[in-house]
Amino acid sequence: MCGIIGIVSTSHVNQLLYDALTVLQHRGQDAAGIVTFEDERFYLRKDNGLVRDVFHTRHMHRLVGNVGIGHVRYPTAGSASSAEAQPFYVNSPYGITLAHNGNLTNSDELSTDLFRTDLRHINTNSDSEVLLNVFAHELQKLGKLHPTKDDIFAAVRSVHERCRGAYAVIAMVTGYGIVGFRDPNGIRPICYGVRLASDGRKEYMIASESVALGASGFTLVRDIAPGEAVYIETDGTFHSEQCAKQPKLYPCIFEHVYFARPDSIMDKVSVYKARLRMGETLADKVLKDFADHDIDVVMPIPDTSRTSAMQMAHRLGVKFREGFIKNRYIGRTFIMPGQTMRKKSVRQKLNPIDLEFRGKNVMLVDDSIVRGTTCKEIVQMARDAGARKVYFASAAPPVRYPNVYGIDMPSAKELIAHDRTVEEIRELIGADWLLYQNLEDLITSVSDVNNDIDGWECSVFTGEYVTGDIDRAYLDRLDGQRNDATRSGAVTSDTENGSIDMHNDED
Ligand SMILES: O=P(O)(O)OC[C@H]1O[C@H](OP(=O)(O)OP(=O)(O)O)[C@H](O)[C@@H]1O
Ligand SMILES: NC(=O)CC[C@H](N)C(=O)O
Ligand SMILES: [Mg+2]
Repeated sequence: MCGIIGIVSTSHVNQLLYDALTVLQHRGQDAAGIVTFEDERFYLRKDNGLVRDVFHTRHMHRLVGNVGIGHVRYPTAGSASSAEAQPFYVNSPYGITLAHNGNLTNSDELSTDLFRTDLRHINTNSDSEVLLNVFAHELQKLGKLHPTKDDIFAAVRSVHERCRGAYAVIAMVTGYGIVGFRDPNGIRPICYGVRLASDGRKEYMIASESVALGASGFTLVRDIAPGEAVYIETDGTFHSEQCAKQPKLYPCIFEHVYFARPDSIMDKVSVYKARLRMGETLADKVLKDFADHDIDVVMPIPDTSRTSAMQMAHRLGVKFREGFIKNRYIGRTFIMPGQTMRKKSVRQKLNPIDLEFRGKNVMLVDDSIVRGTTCKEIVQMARDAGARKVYFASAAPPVRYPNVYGIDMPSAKELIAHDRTVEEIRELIGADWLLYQNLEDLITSVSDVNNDIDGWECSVFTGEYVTGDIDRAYLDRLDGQRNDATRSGAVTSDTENGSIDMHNDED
């Protein structure tokens, strides 16, 4: 679940891009990159690490220009090598750089076609490099020395015809402008905003989440529609066009459960409000199934579940307490690479306040249970802290199926709820009672404001994939390539081996 940013401004964009990427850091902690453009040259800096570690003052000084794009990465394809940090670059036509959030489901086939038919070389295993080359090839085919907006939109139309899966994209066509587009199912989020420069000219920002706009003084205009492309020329001229034949809006519901920041609005739905409603429906489920419950206190598992837990407590009329304190210097554990690192980080990240547990029946609330890494540790910590009974509630239904659209859950076997009943999961995590949100209730929580939403991409709960191209063979292949065991034997970091890349800049 990466974060992407693009800006067309009337002054240098380096600091704006940097600031916006820090606001989107929760979407990807593994790598970061920025590319800017000035005087027929682009300037690129990307590497593994957090935004604050990748960009030093000496890099920022060299990222000159009024137009640029940026990316924070959470790998869901290829490897974690810094050579796959984004934006990616291709020199022909015009010089194009691209930042992608999502996952292509026909990347292997496209890669073969690009090599055999389009005569293009792909240098990494990243699906995003494939996507860039498809876009570049389709633009090149038009054979124009100076591409018009119609050429840009024609290329996006062809991308939609060739690419499958999830993609929210921002590309920079060197010397011309930036283009943002979204797959025809609108699985991944992308929106744009505007602000006025001191001389009255319009400046634009395209971003994964609206929170990045607000933090930089841009006002949200709207989401980019599924299949739509927006093209902003370097002088600030704005164009948009629908480029898909039959667009439908099926946004990823997991953005609202976990990924997005609560202060974002996605497809007109407030993430914060959605999480409040998830807490209400969870409380209603408690009251319906166990009206005479003996919960003394409701506690969130920081951070993401706080909003739902607070509202659940409120609805139940039970005390809300922060029993676990989060070490603010440890990142999100779920998006860390490798199970060993995730497991170790839960204990480093969360520490119990024993007094809040002693002799109490505690209801611990998390936004979701995926591999079960967090809840297993937390239930034990609550018991060690002296809780009498430990109940556990998940604001999302059981996660039973892999994700193929940009969330790194490639292997069903690694999911604690896969092929298990709720009772079996309860036993495994050691809770006295385990409560999951119903899928209908989750959908109701996110649904009540936008009638344009045709449905939700809920495959991790249902095993139904909205792009219609996912079969057993695909899932088996994905599992084989990306499960934890396979990856723990692979090179996941460049620190030992050193990074070899085409665009290595000096550090
Ligand atoms: O069952 P698991 O595999 O452990 O995954 C689920 C947990 O991971 C996430 O937390 P994370 O620490 O990533 O981020 P947060 O601080 O935003 O809650 C999520 O909020 C759950 O707590
Ligand atoms: N999480 C994402 O959106 C990842 C984008 C792309 N598939 C990558 O692995 O770099
Ligand atoms: Mg969490």
